Amino acid sequence: MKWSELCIHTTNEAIEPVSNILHEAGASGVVIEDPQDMVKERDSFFGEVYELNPADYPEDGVYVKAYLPVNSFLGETVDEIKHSINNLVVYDIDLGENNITISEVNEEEWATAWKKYYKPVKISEKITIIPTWEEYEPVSSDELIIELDPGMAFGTGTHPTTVLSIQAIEQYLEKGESVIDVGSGSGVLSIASALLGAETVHAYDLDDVAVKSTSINSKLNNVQHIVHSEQNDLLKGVEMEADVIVSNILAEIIVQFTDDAYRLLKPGGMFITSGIIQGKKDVVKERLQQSGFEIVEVNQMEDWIAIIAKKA
Ligand SMILES: C[S@@+](CC[C@H](N)C(=O)[O-])C[C@H]1O[C@@H](n2cnc3c(N)ncnc32)[C@H](O)[C@@H]1O
Repeated sequence: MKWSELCIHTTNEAIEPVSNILHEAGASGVVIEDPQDMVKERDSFFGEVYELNPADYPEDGVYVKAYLPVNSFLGETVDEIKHSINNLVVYDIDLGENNITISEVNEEEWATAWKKYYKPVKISEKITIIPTWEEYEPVSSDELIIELDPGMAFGTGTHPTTVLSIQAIEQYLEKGESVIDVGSGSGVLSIASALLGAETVHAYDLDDVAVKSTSINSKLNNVQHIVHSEQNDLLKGVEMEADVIVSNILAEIIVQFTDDAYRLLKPGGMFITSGIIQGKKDVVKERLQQSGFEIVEVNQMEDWIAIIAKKA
């Protein structure tokens, strides 16, 4: 089968919404080529260190690449993708160059093109994420392994926004507590919460592909008895209380449900928010404070911010 490679030259800020649009358009596997990846330290401890070719990377911004089967709908799908990406400016998202190029690749190239980017990655003190096709031997006995198939729904688990969320869950979640995950995507944060000792996790996503992925990935990681995945718009209509609410979503969306998060958290409960681009940190902080939260910690990785807030 022939595949088309769509390459979008965009900004770090736009990676998540653009990847989401590509997944929704049916792309199988999204690859991000960020020049920052070439300067990151790579620990050979976690498996084979792969070679990165500077010619594959832009000088500024990032390339987001997706693969679509070549069929008679391709032209329309590409037009829809372009239209949805251009629409992101309405949400004040900087699209940078916003150049889209299309090229053809064959099946074999495609299969290896995106899989080679996913290797076991140590995310936090305890958690390592491995792609489903990798063999991996835990390095220590208290290491927790999350197996993910990144091709299925948003989130390879290794994006800075996800890493910041998992690190905060590891720091603030106590064994036996209840968690709500808003915008669960692949389910990675729900699975991490379960492995770190949550008694129950309620995972919500608007996208039914994400709802299914959270269920499938929870089974794959043997936490299906803890993680309950449902379709829901943010926390609308949700009534159950929680000790921890975690959400890795854009700043523009977080500010829409801080009141609901405050309502559902138990006194002393923690709200872990991530997916906030640096420039929007203060807007989210102010909104959290208006809802009654005390800001406990603000963490940064690359251009991304996570804010941890407490219900007094
Ligand atoms: C950035 S992804 C995060 C995925 C995963 N939690 C992670 O950390 O890798 C955001 C997710 O939020 C979901 N989402 C967006 N708007 C939503 C809404 N109004 N209600 C529920 N989920 C929503 C998207 O479908 C997507 O799966």
